Amino acid sequence: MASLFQPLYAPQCTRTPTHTPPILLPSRSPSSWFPVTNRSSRANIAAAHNPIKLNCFKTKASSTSAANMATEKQVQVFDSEEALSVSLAKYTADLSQKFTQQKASFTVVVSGGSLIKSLRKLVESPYVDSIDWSKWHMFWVDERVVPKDHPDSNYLLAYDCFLSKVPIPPGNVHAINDALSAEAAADDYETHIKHLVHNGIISTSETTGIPKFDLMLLGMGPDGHVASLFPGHPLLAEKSKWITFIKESPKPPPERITFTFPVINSSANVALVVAGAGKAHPVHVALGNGQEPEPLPVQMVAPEGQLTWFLDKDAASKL
Ligand SMILES: O=C(O)[C@H](O)[C@@H](O)[C@H](O)[C@H](O)COP(=O)(O)O
Repeated sequence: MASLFQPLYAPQCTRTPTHTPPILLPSRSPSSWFPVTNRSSRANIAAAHNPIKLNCFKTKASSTSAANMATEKQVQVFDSEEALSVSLAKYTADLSQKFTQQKASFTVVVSGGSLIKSLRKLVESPYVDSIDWSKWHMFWVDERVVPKDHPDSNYLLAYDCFLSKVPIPPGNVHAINDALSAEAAADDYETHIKHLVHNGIISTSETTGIPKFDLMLLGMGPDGHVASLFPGHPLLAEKSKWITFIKESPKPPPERITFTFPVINSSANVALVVAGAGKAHPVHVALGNGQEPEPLPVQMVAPEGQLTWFLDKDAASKL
């Protein structure tokens, strides 16, 4: 059977910015979602130069969420991945400004995969010079258990396309210890995060006491996985650990560490960044009336704060 997972693209981190405003769609929990028909969806996409701005509203998190909190959701659809990346840079820079004005740190968690390529505009003018990088603290929502110089390393990908281009202090880049086994690396990363909570670098949720990262930038796989939390896997139900490990990931390489849903869903802001027709089905399940026998991991993303979907028109093509 052909794998759902394509080999990682060769990173291309520099392109010319363009400006195409997004279409904003309201989003609701799966139970109350009013489906967007193909016809209206195509009409909306065709109107991308005159964005339709609909209200964001508070909605109950999906019943599959560990946290039964109100999640504010917004769905933005762009004409192209290029336009998506321009908007993602502005969104991230705006949050950076907000949090760095309020406190001494801005805690940002990234996934691997194509998300890193979609962050390329953030390391260009005007943001590269205007962001207060000294307060940034970078984390990985999941990491492959390989040496940091291995082509599969999420750290290496982020370093090549992002970290090497911005002056984040090296001590603020919180990668896993790649000398450890998967299990030990997960424990070690959780211990490290506990220290940063204790030191006040990472905030905590007032309701759960769990780390509350300021921003999580997540990709989604074609099977609807997020982080290294895969459909049907027992780790979806993990409640006590903040960070855990998997040794049989269906997406290679098999050994990984991953944040769990309690931590993902304590976040102040989560961006789900999804491009390409290969991801239209899980997007349809999460935001439209597509069906799967079991909730997909992406449907379990329901942060305490705000959830923003960044979709290109191919990923949104079934809405
Ligand atoms: O290490 C990883 O494999 C990633 O963190 C993973 O969760 C990724 O974000 C999705 O698989 C989407 O990847 P693509 O955007 O490349 O499809």
